[in-house]
Amino acid sequence: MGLRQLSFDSLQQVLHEVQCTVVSAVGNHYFDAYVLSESSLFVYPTKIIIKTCGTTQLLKSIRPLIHHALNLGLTLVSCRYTRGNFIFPLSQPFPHTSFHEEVVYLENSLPNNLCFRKASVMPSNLPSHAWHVFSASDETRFVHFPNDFYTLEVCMTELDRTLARKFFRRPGDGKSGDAAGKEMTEISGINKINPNALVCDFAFDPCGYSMNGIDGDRYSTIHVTPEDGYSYASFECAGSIYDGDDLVRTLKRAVQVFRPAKVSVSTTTASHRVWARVAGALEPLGLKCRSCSADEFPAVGSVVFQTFTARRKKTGECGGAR
Ligand SMILES: C[S@@+](CC[C@H](N)C(=O)[O-])C[C@H]1O[C@@H](n2cnc3c(N)ncnc32)[C@H](O)[C@@H]1O
Repeated sequence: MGLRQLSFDSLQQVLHEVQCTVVSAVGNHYFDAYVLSESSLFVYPTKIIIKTCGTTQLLKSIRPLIHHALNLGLTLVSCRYTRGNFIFPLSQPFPHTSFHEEVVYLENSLPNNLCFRKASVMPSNLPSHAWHVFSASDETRFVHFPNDFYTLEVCMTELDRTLARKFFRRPGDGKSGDAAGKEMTEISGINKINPNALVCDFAFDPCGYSMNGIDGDRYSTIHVTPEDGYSYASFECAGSIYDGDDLVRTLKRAVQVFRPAKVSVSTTTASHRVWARVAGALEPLGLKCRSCSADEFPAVGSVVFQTFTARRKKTGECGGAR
C-alpha cells in the first residue's frame, strides 16, 4: 500500500502547509483521489500528484511529504514540478514569487540522491503563455527510463460564455456541493469524456467546479473558474500511447466541453510523436496550432508544449471572450 498508508491527518497536515483542504474523496484498488478546495491530490502506493491553484504554496508540500514517506520506509527517487504562467503573478506568495525562486526552493528541499536536475521555461508565441518545468531524478530512476505513459496537461482560457454558465449554481438551489457538482458533470458533458471513469465532483458556491475521474490506475481531473473576464479550465490526464485513439478522443471531448479561444497543451512522455496527435485532435475543433516547442528532461522523457487559438476571429472583430 506504500504511500496510501499515510493517515488522513498526515495528508491534512501537508495540505495545511499548502493552504488548502479536502472537499471530497474517492478511491479504488489502485489509488486515492481527493478533490481539494484548490484543485486535486492523487495518492498512489509509490507516487503522489498534487495540483493546486490561486495563491496556494504547493512547493511547501515537498518537505513534509518526504518526511512522511521516510516514516513509511520510502525514499524519494523522482520529482517533477510544472506550471503555466501565473494569471496574477504579483499576488503569489513565497516561494512562488518567480520561477527562479521556485527552483531555488526545490533545489534546497530535495535530497542529494536526486542528482539529475533540470529547469526550463518553454516558450510560445502567445504572450503570457509559457510552460515551466523542473525535474529531478536519482540514478535508479535514470536506469529505468519511462515507458509508454504520457501525461497531458491542458490549460484553456476565454471559455465559451454559454458553456461557462453551466458552472454557475442557481441561487438558493438548496443542493450540497456534491449534488450540484454531479448535476454540472452531466449537463456539461464531462461525464462523456471517459464514460468508464468513476467521477468525484464538487460545485463551489456561487460558481466553480472541480472533478477527479478514476479509471483503473488512470486519473483525470478538471477544474473550472467560469467567471467572465478571467474564465479558465484545466484538464489533466494520464494514459498510454498504445491505447489507440484514446488521447485524441479524450482531448477532443474535454476541449469541446468549454470551446475555449486559447488552449495550451503540455505532453510529457518518452515519445516525441504525441505532438502530432494533439494537433490532430484540436485542429478539427477550429483551433490552430500557433507554436510547438520540445525539450528533454533526464529520466522524465520529452515535454512538448503546444499553443492553439480559435480560428474564428476575423479582421476587425473585437477581441476578448465570446
Ligand atoms: C474550481 S475552484 C479551484 C480550482 C482552481 N481554480 C483550478 O483551476 O485548479 C475555482 C472556482 O471556484 C470558485 N470558488 C468559490 N468558492 C471557492 C472556494 N471556497 N475555494 C476555491 N474556489 C472557490 C472560484 O470563484 C472559481 O470560479
